[in-house]
Amino acid sequence: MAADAAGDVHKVPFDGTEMDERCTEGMMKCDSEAPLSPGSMEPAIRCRDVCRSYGKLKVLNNLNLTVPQGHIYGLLGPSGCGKTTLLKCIVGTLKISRGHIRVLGKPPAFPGHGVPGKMVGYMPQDLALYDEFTISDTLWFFGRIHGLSSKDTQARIEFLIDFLNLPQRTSLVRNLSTGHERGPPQGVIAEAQAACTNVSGGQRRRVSLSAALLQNPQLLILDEPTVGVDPILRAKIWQHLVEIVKGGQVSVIITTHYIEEARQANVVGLMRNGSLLAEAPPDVVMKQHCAATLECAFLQLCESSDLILSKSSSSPDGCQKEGSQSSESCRDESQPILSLGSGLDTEEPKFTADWRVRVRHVLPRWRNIAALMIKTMVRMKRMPGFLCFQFLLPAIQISLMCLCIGGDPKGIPVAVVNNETSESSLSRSLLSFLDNSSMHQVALSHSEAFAGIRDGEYWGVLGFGKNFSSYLMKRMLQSSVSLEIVEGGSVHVWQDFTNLQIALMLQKKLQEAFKALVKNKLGSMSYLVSLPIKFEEPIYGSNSTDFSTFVTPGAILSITFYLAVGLTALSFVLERKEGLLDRCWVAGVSSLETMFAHLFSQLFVISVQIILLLLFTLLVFKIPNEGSLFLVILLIVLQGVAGISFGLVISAALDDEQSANQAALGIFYPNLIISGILWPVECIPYPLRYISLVLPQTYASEALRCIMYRGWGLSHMMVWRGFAVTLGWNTFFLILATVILKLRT
Ligand SMILES: Nc1ncnc2c1ncn2[C@@H]1O[C@H](COP(=O)(O)OP(=O)(O)OP(=O)(O)O)[C@@H](O)[C@H]1O
Repeated sequence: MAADAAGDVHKVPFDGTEMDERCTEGMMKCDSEAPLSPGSMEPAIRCRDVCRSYGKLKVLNNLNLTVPQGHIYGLLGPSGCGKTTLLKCIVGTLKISRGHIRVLGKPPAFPGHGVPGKMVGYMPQDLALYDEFTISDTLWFFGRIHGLSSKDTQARIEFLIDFLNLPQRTSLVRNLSTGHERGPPQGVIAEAQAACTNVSGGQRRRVSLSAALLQNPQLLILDEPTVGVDPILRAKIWQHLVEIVKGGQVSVIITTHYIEEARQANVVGLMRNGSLLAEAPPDVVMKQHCAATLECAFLQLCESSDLILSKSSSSPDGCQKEGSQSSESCRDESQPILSLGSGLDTEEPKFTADWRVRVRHVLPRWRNIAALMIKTMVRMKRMPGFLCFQFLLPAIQISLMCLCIGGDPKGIPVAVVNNETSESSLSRSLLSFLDNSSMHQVALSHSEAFAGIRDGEYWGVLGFGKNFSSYLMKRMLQSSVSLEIVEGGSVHVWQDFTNLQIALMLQKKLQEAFKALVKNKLGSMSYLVSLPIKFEEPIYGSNSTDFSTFVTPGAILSITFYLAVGLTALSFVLERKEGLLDRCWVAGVSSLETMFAHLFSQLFVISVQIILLLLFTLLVFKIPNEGSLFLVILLIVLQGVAGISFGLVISAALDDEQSANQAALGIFYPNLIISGILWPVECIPYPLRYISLVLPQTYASEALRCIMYRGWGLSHMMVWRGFAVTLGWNTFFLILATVILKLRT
């Protein structure tokens, strides 16, 4: 309430008469065609009782502001008073908590309205440029979004490069100077020096400004366009703004830290603590406060506002006033408050849009999707090393997996205690049939062998009694033998079972060696010593199947999924942080279009990845595929899309890289473990298994195994179920990401 009161008291009168006066006084070049009575037509921007908070921090406080058509409006105020927040509310990237905003006749983002879109040129404070772009790429990108023809874009680029004194169009944005973002040379001497030495800092800022000017918009919203720009160029920019508003068709709202340069504006709004203290032509503000400069007038306004608030008196000092009158005596308090947009209390009209317009508003436009896809491709092209790495990464990962997982251990040291001495003994024959690439046999005495295994030198001890050969022959050939013969005719094995894979391998190799020995000694009679269980040829797969056969399909899917997550999880996070997401949105790009563009461009990347991945898996590592290659590719691509969509959800929901990385990594292991990729789902206890079954990769891995190893098609439930679950997750992730992005933009 107090702030309102303060705002009301200091709003100074402004009408056509005063504007005429300004023109004759020559304070600025004033166009005779410019509408002189702003209250008589729909203003370019009209804010009424606008409130906006960040949590508990109230930034905009019942703010009223009117930017007349065809005028330059200088929005001035100390750092943190809410200027940028107000501009974001005007362009629609921030929602207001209360009040009304009309931009070019309608609320921002109203269906069918050109704001956001081509009608508005927005230069955000944080520049919002793609570092990997050249100046030319940047302008072509915005040209495509605004639907400019190649000829028009080319012509505008020529003009803007020349007008804004930009470096070569092929210069990369990341190599351009940022200039002194805050605290540029102030004062006549510093400015003159800067001009003499031709300081042309702020090249990025100028590129950002050129992007806002590109399509000749009806409304320009410029957040500190002249910071870090040399004084000559600053004057040129202001001159250009004055020129473009001359026809009365273009309006400009501009914030600046150089309060004095705002004297060239038609109207200034002096903002403090989230509301306007005054809104009038600069000379009127100065005159009313008998101040020689706009800065002094602003200082007095602030002090008066504080006075009213605190109801205490203090006199401003340090600021020279015109004549000897005090500001209080000079200002005519009887004057009515300024109402640039007359009718502060007029009721807001209800805006409605035809359903066709609404549908068109929601439907994605191919033009924008294409522009965003070209943008992503250009950025990729500028990072060829990174792109090659991206392409090769899945192939490298699957190669490592095939090389390192599932194979037999090699060179495992095993102690052999052989009490048989004869060269022709069966123990020696048996040992000769052992796979010597897997096991390294070390002949030792009984005590040495046991000391070694206890010290961790050996993974097992193989013991043969001194009558092993004769007892074994008796065991094999006689139908009834004593326990002593059975014991003496057995290989005694002591194992270190702390590594299950090595322990099982040792057992398997011994059994294989024994089978080979029997076959060698008994030939066709070997069936006499076989187990009473006979394993026939497998229906699917082969007897030589190892662990990697089980893991590979799941690994292919999870590699594709997580690399896709990695590709997209940071995309919005970084773009949002740099203001690029907002800038594109103000240029007219919708959340859905952003989503599709990311999806399609990353699809290209994962397609190359999948081709390389399959080449390595099927041709180099000879993993069998009994089924349709088309189904295999389709399922992998769909899993890639699920990864992209999930990455988009993360990047839409989270604000910083660390959180996004944590989310992507945090989900990696739990998903890998309970999706049945490393170990069968059947081992997972209930109720965790129910969770496992609904995860994106559980049924999909099973489906891929069925296609690759059983040769099944879509008619099998286990196959189509994998596709159905993947498609379900894709749809869910995409909708979720679009909704989050829409809510947060
Ligand atoms: N996203 C945000 N979350 C929380 N607080 C914010 C956010 N953005 C801005 N603020 C706070 O809102 C206030 C107004 O910020 P704003 O950027 O609008 O001010 P400004 O007048 O544009 O300042 P400057 O000229 O320095 O940019 C500041 O106190 C700022 O810290």
